[in-house]
Amino acid sequence: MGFTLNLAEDRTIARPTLVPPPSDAHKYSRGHAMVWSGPPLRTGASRLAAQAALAVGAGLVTIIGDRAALAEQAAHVSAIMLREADDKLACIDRRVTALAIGPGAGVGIADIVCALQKREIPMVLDADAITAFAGDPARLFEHLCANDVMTPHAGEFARLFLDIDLADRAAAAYTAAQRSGAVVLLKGPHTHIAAPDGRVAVNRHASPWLATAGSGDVLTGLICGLMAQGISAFDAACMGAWLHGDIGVRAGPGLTADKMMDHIPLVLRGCLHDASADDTGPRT
Ligand SMILES: NC(=O)C1=CN([C@@H]2O[C@H](COP(=O)(O)OP(=O)(O)OC[C@H]3O[C@@H](n4cnc5c(N)ncnc54)[C@H](OP(=O)(O)O)[C@@H]3O)[C@@H](O)[C@H]2O)[C@@H](O)CC1
Ligand SMILES: Nc1ncnc2c1ncn2[C@@H]1O[C@H](COP(=O)(O)OP(=O)(O)O)[C@@H](O)[C@H]1O
Repeated sequence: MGFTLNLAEDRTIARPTLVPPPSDAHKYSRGHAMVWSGPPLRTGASRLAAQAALAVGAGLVTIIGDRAALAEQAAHVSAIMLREADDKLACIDRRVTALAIGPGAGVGIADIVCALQKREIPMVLDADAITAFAGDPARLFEHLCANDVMTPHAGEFARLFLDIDLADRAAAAYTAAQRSGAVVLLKGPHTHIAAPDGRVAVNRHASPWLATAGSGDVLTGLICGLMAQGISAFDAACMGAWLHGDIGVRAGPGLTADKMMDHIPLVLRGCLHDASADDTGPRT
């Protein structure tokens, strides 16, 4: 819906194509993304993800968490909704179309990740949602499917896939996707994405200015926001990586994760099907 993935013959991700929402669109037709909040004093990373999910076009975004965390979130967000998590996770209704968990969540999150997986909503797992399974990756893999995306940096990757050599990152992502049953996006200067069905792609459109705290949390939100709009896990991961890279290319010096949101409208405008007239950005 809206975005189309463009891949070169060598599997390098190119600028996605964006078609505007139909004239009869409403917020629910654009998808509802949910992001799991970190605890008090660690809410920033999840907020970055939620802001990116909204900016990339999810019609609604809700942050879920405990009351104290939400009180902190409320001091920072307006368009993003807040909902208290309950024991049975009834706060996640059937209109939720994608979930993101991990940024700032804390490594005691394993039980919640497993409970969320049972809801069969496409999920993005990042940061602590990966590290939480360092001692028992099989427990995580048992719950994952091809509609889910994991977004490890090299350190997180090594915690789940101790025996996989990172010297060949495309092969590493491929093996990890085969083993886990989920889409694996291995972050780095070049980002490699692999699906359990054997598809692989690489994003080379990026900039070292992206190496800043919270940048990966923004990527998580972009992917979740795309998945919320009905885009498949592999396509959303590929397109999210390119859009994230384009923010880095356009923004350059002084880029911080907070400021990444300000660049998203221009990045999207550059992807519009008929954007050639007002797009001055690079076409990698
Ligand atoms: N604004 C906020 O609130 C922010 C909150 N954040 C939240 O903080 C939490 C911890 O997340 P984290 O990623 O900072 O720490 P952690 O899980 O310990 O892993 C780091 C260790 O892994 C290794 N490593 C190897 N390769 C690596 C690589 N390419 N990139 C990075 N690391 C690499 C390296 O180990 P070394 O090789 O040095 O032994 C390194 O010491 C998490 O919840 C996250 O969401 C952050 O998102 C920032 C913004
Ligand atoms: N040298 C680099 N060149 C291009 N992109 C980079 C570089 N270093 C990091 N990135 C990107 O920045 C993001 C960093 O994510 P991550 O390590 O999870 O940071 P954080 O946990 O602080 O959000 C990833 O998307 C990664 O691909």
